Parts: sequence; structure tokens; C-alpha cells
Amino acid sequence: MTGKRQAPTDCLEPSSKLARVAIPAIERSKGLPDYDDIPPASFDIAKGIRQNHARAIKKGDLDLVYFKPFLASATAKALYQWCLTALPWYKVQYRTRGIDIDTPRFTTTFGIDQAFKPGSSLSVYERKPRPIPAPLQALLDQVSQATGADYNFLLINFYQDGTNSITYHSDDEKFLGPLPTIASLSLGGSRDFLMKHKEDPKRKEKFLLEAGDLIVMRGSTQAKWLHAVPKRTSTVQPRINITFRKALNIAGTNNYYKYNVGDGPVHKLVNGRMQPVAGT
Ligand SMILES: O=C(O)CCC(=O)C(=O)O
Ligand SMILES: [Fe+2]
Repeated sequence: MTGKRQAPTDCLEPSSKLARVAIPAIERSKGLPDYDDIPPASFDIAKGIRQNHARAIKKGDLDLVYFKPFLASATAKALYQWCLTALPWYKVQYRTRGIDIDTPRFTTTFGIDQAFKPGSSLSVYERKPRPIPAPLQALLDQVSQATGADYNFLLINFYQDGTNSITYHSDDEKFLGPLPTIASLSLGGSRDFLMKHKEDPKRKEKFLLEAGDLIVMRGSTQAKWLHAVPKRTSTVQPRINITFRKALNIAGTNNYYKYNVGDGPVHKLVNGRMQPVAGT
């Protein structure tokens, strides 16, 4: 796992946690805010894409593409601020194998799996899926174009400070299919991104992910490697990470909303810190 600083329960956090298809208006459900209220963005993602900054990192069963950066600095900043203030955030708590888990970061997600047919009932889902807000759909389209892969979900993490983390895991759930491509965009403060091989402990990688960077994990990377953003005791600036994925079926939608939205309150930024918002 990620070392001594990791809270023991953090180690048990499941790895689980992204529609080019337009999602129809979704009926409101209790406990979910009105997503039509997500404000539009003043920036134009398409104009903020930096070209020709991609490097392929292929070492046996490790298959990465690192865009450093993918977004121009001003666009990365504007997107960070917009995500932080416009999106509903959650701090999901759940019980697994008899242990209470408090997710050590804030999360949110948008999207619906590929099996969903527009017009069919959404009641089969454990939690109502939410349409991808326009600025994030524009971003998803650019990431899709640059990486040559399709995505239908965005999973978004907010690491408020060094106590926030994601433990070693791989995004290898069956509902992603074999050899999934997962693209991961960093915004805000820099954080270390660690990778280690599942079978060969000598094989390790470390990347300092900075604002605007996009790292893409492809091929057998999820099957053979783990990745983590460990806790830090040194001062780190708040960071947002957006991952792009393609869930093939309902299991993906149910899993992603369970672990990234859950049933608790929405959190918003109040005086620079995330706070639960009363009444939501
Ligand atoms: O924050 C990051 O860079 C990694 C996030 C991640 O691995 C995940 O959400 O599955
Ligand atoms: Fe991951």
C-alpha cells in the first residue's frame, strides 16, 4: 500500500470509483441538486489545448502517454476554478467488509454507461445518473480526440490538502472491459503519482503531476500495475484530478455513483474549505 501515513481504512478503499451520447433530461431525485444550475464556463477548452507535448512511455507491460502539458496554463487555471466552485462535491462514506470507510478526498462524477439507450427508463439504476455538464463534455471531446479513445464517464477528485489521497489501486473493473484506456488530467497543485508493478516490487515509477498535465494509462497497465496519490505531510496546494473512462454496462454506472456521489450531503467551498451544504 502507500505507506505508514495512510490511514488503515484508506487501504481498504475499493479501486472502483466515465456520454458521448447525449443524455436526456433526467428527472430530479431527492437529495440531488438541480444540475441545470451548473453555471456555464467562460473559457473555451478547445482554444486551451497544447499540441505536440505528448511522450509515450512503454516499458514492457507499462503503457503510458504523458501530455506535459495538455492544457495551457490559463485554461488549466480557469477549469480548476470552475470545477471547484461550480460542481457538487461529496465525501463518500460507506461500509465494506465490516469496516467504515471515509473516502480521504472529495469526489464527484458525471456520465452513464454505454448500455443505456436514450429513451429507456433510468429507474434500473441504483442512483440517478447525471448528465455531463457542457464544459466537461467539451473537455471530454478534446481528451478523446487527443488520446484516440472513447469515454462516457468523468470521475473527479479534489485533494484539499496533503491528508487527502488515493491509495494504491488499479482501475481494472470488469465493467471497463479488458485493456481499458484511462486518461487522467491534473489541475491546481502538483502531487506525486506513484506506480508499482503488481508482481515485481522492483518495478516502480514516479511522476510529479502538474497543472494541465494529462497522463493516459493504456493496454495492460491496469492489469499489471497499481497507481496511487499518497498522503503528504509537507504543504501541498489543493488539487483536482479528472479521469476519463468508458463504462460498458450498468454495473459501471452503479459503482461510480455509489463511490463518488453516495448518499451524503453536497459539499461546497466555504471560506476556502469544503463544507457540507445544509439542506441538500
Ligand atoms: O488523482 C490522481 O491523479 C489519480 C486518481 C485515480 O487514480 C482515480 O480516480 O482512480
Ligand atoms: Fe485510478
